[in-house]
Amino acid sequence: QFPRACVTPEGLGSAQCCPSPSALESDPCGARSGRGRCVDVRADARAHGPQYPYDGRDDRERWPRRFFTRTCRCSGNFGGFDCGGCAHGFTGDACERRVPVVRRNVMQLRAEEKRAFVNALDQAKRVPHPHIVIAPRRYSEMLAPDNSTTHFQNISIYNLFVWTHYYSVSKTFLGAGQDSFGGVDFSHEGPGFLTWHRYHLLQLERDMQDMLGDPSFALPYWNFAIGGSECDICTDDLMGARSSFDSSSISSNSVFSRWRVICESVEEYDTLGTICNSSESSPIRRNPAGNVARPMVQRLPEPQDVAACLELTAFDSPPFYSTSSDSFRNSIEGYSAPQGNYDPAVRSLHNLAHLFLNGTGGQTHLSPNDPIFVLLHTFTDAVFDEWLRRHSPDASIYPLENTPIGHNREFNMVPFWPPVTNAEMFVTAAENLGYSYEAEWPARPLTPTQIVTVAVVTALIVVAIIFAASTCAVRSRAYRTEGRQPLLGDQHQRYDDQDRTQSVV
Ligand SMILES: O=C(O)c1cc2cc(O)c(O)cc2[nH]1
Ligand SMILES: [Cu+2]
Repeated sequence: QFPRACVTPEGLGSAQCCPSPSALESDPCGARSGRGRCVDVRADARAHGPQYPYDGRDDRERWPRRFFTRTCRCSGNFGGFDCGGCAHGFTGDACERRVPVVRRNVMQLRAEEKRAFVNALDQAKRVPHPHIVIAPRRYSEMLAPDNSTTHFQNISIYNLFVWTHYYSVSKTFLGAGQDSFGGVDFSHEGPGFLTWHRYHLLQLERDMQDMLGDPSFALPYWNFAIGGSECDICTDDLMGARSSFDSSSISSNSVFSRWRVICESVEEYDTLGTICNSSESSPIRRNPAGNVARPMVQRLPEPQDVAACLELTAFDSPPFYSTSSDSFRNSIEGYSAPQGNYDPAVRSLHNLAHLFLNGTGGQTHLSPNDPIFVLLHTFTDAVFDEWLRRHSPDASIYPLENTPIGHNREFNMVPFWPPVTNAEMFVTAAENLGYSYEAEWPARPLTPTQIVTVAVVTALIVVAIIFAASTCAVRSRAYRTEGRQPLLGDQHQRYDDQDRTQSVV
């Protein structure tokens, strides 16, 4: 995905993407007005993990230098591919104003807010992206033979969101007649899973803010950690109810029943070496809790699963992969248990929520075609943000090298533009990215020390009660044999006692 202004034969030939914010004059990156500068693109060259054994076979290696080696770096609060816009969380001509973008629980939106959100998604599905185009061909086939045109296509705002996720998980084409290599994933099964999906959502939210002309527009989230087998957001006023005629389709009362998916022809891409394009094909398939062949994925994650993964102290752990144990990232992604232990049979939290949808949303190359993907990932990002707030990790906690290709700290996340690294997303959202979550979190499980303390205090209270009760019992028994305390209402009795007591005193 690149700006339309950059994918001309000259642009690709020069490998420079430094457009001018104003169409009226040549002012690359708005340098004259101090908005930015055209600089060399720095690409991570550190070692990556053993999962990807090739070198120079995939356009995504050292992203984005296969395509462009110079691009805009914006200063201050300016942003965008030509620095003509603002960084996330800022607005105004000089990007001087902060905008409160608050992501809320979708179930707590008022009816008109739900309707507005559904309509905004449907508009984004139809409106072409104003600046970005996609390449349905690999670099080597991008220029037409006469070098006069290039194979790029317009794409809608929402379908771009689908395409970027597909491009990040697509296989490495090794040539006609050879199987494409599938052991590569630039957005899953590694520490970049959370940072990649965070930017993926940020780009969609920004594109929809621009489309609506509302810089405060926020994506809501779906708390999918509710247990049970009911998809509470699968209603016609939200993401669409189940069709009463076909349990794997969306009700025709929902606009999403009229959506058509992209990136479905994976066999063609893998055999011909082409790339998903913007043509749409079949309806969304969704059958929540309907996968009877996999009982494990017929129930949603539980609230305590979120509480448990938030207690894991290590962000990630070697081999920084889907086999890692005691890794917050591998637990929230869902390849290891919420408590941290890796088990190949486990699917928890984010992965379980995907698989629970049992259709388009559960297939990695297609999943964002189901708009539930947006809400599933804003909640996943909310848990990520809560972990960052509780554990306040230093930037160095994110692995610098030897992670699966695309997941190193300084790797520019594939295929986002302008280039953005995993490190830039490894920060708390409110203070650094201009958005926050309105969320409550399950009570934190007690630490062992706290459990011991509570036990000791409880024991002391019990002992004190027993001691008090026994003292009282002894006293009242002693009285019953020697002295008698007046029972309430027993006046005659009292005079006797008083005489006696006085005489004793
Ligand atoms: O099988 C899984 O664990 C699985 C499916 C799936 C789909 C998807 O879009 C993801 O982002 C992850 C994922 N994991
Ligand atoms: Cu996902």
